[in-house]
Amino acid sequence: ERTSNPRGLPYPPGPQPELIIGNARHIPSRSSWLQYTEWKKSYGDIVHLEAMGDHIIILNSYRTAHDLVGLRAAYADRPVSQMISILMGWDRVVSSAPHGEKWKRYRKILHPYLHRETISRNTENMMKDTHRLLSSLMDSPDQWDRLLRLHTGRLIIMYTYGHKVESAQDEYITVAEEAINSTSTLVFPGAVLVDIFPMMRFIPSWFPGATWKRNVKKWRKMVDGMVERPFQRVKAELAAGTALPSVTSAMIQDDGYDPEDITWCAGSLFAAGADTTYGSFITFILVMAKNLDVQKKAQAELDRMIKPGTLPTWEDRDRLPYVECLMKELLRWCPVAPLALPHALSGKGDFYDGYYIPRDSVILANVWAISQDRANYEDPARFYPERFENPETAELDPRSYVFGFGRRTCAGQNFADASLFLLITYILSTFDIGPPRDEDGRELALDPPFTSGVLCHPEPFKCTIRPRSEAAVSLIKAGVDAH
Ligand code: HEM
Repeated sequence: ERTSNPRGLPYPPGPQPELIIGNARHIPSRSSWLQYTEWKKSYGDIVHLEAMGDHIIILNSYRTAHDLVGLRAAYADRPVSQMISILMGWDRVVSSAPHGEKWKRYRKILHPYLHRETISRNTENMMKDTHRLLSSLMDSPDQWDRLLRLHTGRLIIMYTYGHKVESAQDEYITVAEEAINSTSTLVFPGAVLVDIFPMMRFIPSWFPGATWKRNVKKWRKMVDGMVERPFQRVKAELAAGTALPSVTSAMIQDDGYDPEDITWCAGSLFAAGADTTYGSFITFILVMAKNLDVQKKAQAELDRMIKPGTLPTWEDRDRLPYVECLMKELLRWCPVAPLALPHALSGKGDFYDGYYIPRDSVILANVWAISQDRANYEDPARFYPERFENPETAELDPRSYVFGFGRRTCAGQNFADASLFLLITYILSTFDIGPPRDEDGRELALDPPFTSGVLCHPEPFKCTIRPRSEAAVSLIKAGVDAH
């Protein structure tokens, strides 16, 4: 450390470490972003923790996150988790691949398919599927949460593999969800013992008490299945001449790519995109049910700008400025990935604001803290799209941080953006969303708990979703007839 920190600068401040275990007991296992944000008051914009020899740096402001993760290339690595990366094999998907040649190649391969222009040219299927969602919502409004989840999976799988998902039991979805669920609680520091004692990975799985290792084997198979089976199906469909256009079929036909690269690039999309997008969808329903004035204002804009009896198209985007502000506020009010994904500092170690940041530190950009920072937003707890309305006084654009920072920013941002725009405009054009009511029609309180693992969004809740009018019913039905 003396060579990498010749001036002997201190680590950034943080809670007092305990003997041997350091700060291990200070790291919350649930909703850790809330505690990290609390620490901003005592320790400031950059906080240091140490647990079992690992350094963790929390960046609690836009400035620190942008300066370090946004601008410095050494922060583009991901922490190596023995369990997740090595044993379960997740290091082969883009979001957890180490910063190296393979990751660069993957991002380059994916780029043309997730580029804004490409997404804009391919909204046709998304529009059809969103229209179809409206009719399912009308038939089973109480199932809205299940329907939104299915919708998310359907959009990504159609785009990635050209496969039409018909139900939540579709193999493309069940296999991927199993693989992801086995992992999602394990992503942040302190989650699993094997990460604290890496030697454990050499214990054979028949060793008494080593059930975790048998689980890992099973989980690894799930991860492999998640990416390999759909790839093989697209290949077979191409050979049979039945493949629908998709990212995977385009990559295969391009001929320049290695099949292994295609398999993992494609598999990365559902893994990174499904739960995050669903999280923003369910948050949308909550904020609409709770903020009827905002809902009415957005509906009024849609009624004014869109021809009666039709639904918006992607091209209408620029004509709906209030919807645009609503989208921004949705991303800000509850950022679905409140700590982005963990980054790691590669190379020698770094200096910032008079502090030393040791190499291999885990770096957490506290997106939650930025979204709730009074320096960035007046009355941050309030859902208030108007804060973005006037270009002269608009507050910090959440798109500059809710998708992460620097080279590792979300690869699917444009896809997420398009699917969210269509969801919001289609639903608000045709439905009224309101709080839940009891049998006598009295309004009930609406304060669902939020998830607390890697992602943050409301847990499913009850609400009312009703077509706005007879004309809306006809418009919804027209979708079923047309597609
Ligand atoms: C509202 C929806 C979404 C949100 C809020 C979101 C947010 C994020 C965040 C915060 C990261 C980590 C960035 C960082 O480490 O600094 C990320 C990474 C990623 N996202 Fe998204 N995402 C969303 C939807 C999607 C979709 C739909 C896709 C794919 C179609 C996708 C693909 C990816 C990929 C591949 C990465 C890994 C990037 C890398 O490590 O190089 N995301 N996303």
